[in-house]
Amino acid sequence: MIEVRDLRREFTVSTKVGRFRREKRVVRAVDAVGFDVAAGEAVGYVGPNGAGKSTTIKVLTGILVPTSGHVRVCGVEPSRSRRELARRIGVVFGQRSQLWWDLPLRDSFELLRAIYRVPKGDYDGRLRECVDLLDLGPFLDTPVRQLSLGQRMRGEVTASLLHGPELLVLDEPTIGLDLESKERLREFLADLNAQRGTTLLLTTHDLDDIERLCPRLVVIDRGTVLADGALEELRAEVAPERVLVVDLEQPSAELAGLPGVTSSRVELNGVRHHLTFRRAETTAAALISAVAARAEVHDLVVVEPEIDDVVRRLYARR
Ligand SMILES: Nc1ncnc2c1ncn2[C@@H]1O[C@H](COP(=O)(O)OP(=O)(O)OP(=O)(O)O)[C@@H](O)[C@H]1O
Repeated sequence: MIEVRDLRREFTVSTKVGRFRREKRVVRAVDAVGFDVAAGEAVGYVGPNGAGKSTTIKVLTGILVPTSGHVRVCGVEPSRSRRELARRIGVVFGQRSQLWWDLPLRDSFELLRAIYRVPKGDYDGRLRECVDLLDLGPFLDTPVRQLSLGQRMRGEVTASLLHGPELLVLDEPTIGLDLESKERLREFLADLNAQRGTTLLLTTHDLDDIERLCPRLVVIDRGTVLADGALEELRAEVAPERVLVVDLEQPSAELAGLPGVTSSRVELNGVRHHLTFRRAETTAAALISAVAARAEVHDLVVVEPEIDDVVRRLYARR
């Protein structure tokens, strides 16, 4: 669905030097980026501010021409075939609107139907589904400028799906939304991917979006790919430790000498024990058995490193 090889995109910026002179400087926003996305995948494209995420998305959607490299989306070269691509992909920019500000939401959808020449039956079906799942009914006749951010984003996502795209590219889709709106949108996108098989590529600073939606993560920093893989694999690679938290029936001193445990901490007067262990050296099941052989266990939970921590460690590794 997406093929990117050795992608570079540079910008020439002019900066003031002294009082009268300006100097031209080349900024390489994206440098030798490569990744593939297969049909049906849901991939998170993450990185710190200025990493090159939006530039990549703009190249993939044909808005920017690459300086060099090979890019194919749905089999076409985006910057040369913008129109064809527009009919096959949907794009949502969290900070930019594709809706007509002064028109009711419904009229914006009708205009998009005309632009993309979507057959009436297909359009009606898709719109009905989005209205139901995203609960758009109460504000379909409200001018876009009067919508809340959460309502508008639901409208933006609907607008991007009316022509039935194979791929949906989202740049910061949940930015600025409250928790409930974020969750509603994530659920909708997860269903779209699972039920419809629509491929998703999204950039986000909210790693909960990734946890909820994207089994795979491409991490970019300073224009280059730092890591690409399943979230679980990256977790195991950069965060090799997990924590078993056990509550004992009776308080106990520190449980020393448990195999695979690298450090431990005791809380609640000896009732709660936090046991940090390396996944390469022991399993949670073996450790639980070892604890149970020493004391009566009341409750337990295994804590994985947070995704934020995984991504932070990937940046730090650089
Ligand atoms: N039109 C432009 N002209 C000059 N420099 C640009 C332009 N667009 C992006 N850049 C520069 O390219 C780099 C990458 O920017 P980009 O917007 O792709 O990053 P990003 O990962 O999307 O960041 P953020 O998370 O802050 O949106 C930055 O150094 C940015 O200043």
